Amino acid sequence: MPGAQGTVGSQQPVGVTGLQGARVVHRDGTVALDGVTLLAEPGEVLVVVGASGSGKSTVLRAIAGLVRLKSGSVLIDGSPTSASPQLRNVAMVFEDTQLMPFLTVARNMGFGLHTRHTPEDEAARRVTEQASRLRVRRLLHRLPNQISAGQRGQVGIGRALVMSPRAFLLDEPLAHVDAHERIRMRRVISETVRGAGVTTLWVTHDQDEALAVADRVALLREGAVVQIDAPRRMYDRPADLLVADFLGALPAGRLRATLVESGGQGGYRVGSRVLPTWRPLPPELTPWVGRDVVLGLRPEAVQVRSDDPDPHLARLDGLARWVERRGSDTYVTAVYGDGNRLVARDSGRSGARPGDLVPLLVDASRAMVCEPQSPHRVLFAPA
Ligand SMILES: Nc1ncnc2c1ncn2[C@@H]1O[C@H](COP(=O)(O)OP(=O)(O)OP(=O)(O)O)[C@@H](O)[C@H]1O
Repeated sequence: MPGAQGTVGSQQPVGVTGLQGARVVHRDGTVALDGVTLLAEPGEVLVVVGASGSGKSTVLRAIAGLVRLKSGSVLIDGSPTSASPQLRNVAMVFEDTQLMPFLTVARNMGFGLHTRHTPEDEAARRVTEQASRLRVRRLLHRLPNQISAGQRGQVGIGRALVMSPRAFLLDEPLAHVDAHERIRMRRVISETVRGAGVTTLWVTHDQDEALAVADRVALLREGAVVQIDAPRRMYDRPADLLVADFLGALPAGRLRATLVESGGQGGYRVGSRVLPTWRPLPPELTPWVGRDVVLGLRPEAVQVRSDDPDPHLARLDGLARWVERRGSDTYVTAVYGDGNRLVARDSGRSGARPGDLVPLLVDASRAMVCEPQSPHRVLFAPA
């Protein structure tokens, strides 16, 4: 993780890059950003996630100067700027990369360097080097209409990565790359931006990508920042269940429950059953005793009953709705009445099929305890 603001070896002042209190309102009155403060530390990779329409692209476009702020400010390297986009010295990759159709791939990749009067041999060296890393070197002599859409995306990424900008702004850079190639490409991008020490804001829909490349993740919802945290912390301590759903392999299960306490230990009453936690209630939950909560249970806290069940786990039989196999794991989603549902992770042995009554074992000590109303703010998440 990069350090605080300061100076780098070249003695140039460095600082945060992003938006401060930014409000963006479109002509038709749509509020795309509503007081967003999103600042990446020098050299940090800050990944921006959120549902469609939450304002992710608008954040990048505002930093690049392509969208006007109604209020608030853009900071690049710690300095507020309202300069025109060409003068901001940021390199942007759009989801829908446009290349110049009459220039070869090599000329497209080197275009930014050319406009900055980088010496020809230096530009050619950087283009060839980056093309090799992205594995598009054999395409350098072709025209954009002679390569595939995915390859055009790779060239667009290369065009940005050859620059030495003050910030990289990557908007779904891997949207058109197939799943296999995406993992390799995200490593190349991550290594390049980190190697250059350049602050990067990276928008993605892909939670794996976010967790893999981010120093910190920012989650947007309806034009506002819900949470900014290191990936692990955001996964372990989500602000609410919608954040948890976003970062999980599958949405977390939800059980409506009443918080109870007996003999100094906490538990959750679900229907006529009490799921014991086998531990005292944490102080933050004591005001909630006797009140309704929603339990958020990630698949790792729920198992399909095996031959040798753990006696500390509570059994809840439910109707399997979906059974999905992913690698060595099988995920079984079971539904109960009252909108309750559980998702169990099973290490490949489950023969459960949709429609079966499945015995699920719940580790209540791993439940995230949340407010009863959506978005189910998390009151307590076990360590
Ligand atoms: N030109 C426009 N006029 C009016 N509203 C717009 C315009 N462009 C975007 N919006 C709205 O602004 C909001 C934010 O859009 P934005 O493109 O930033 O979302 P996003 O999170 O990047 O979505 P996606 O993941 O689908 O790309 C959305 O409600 C969108 O409908």
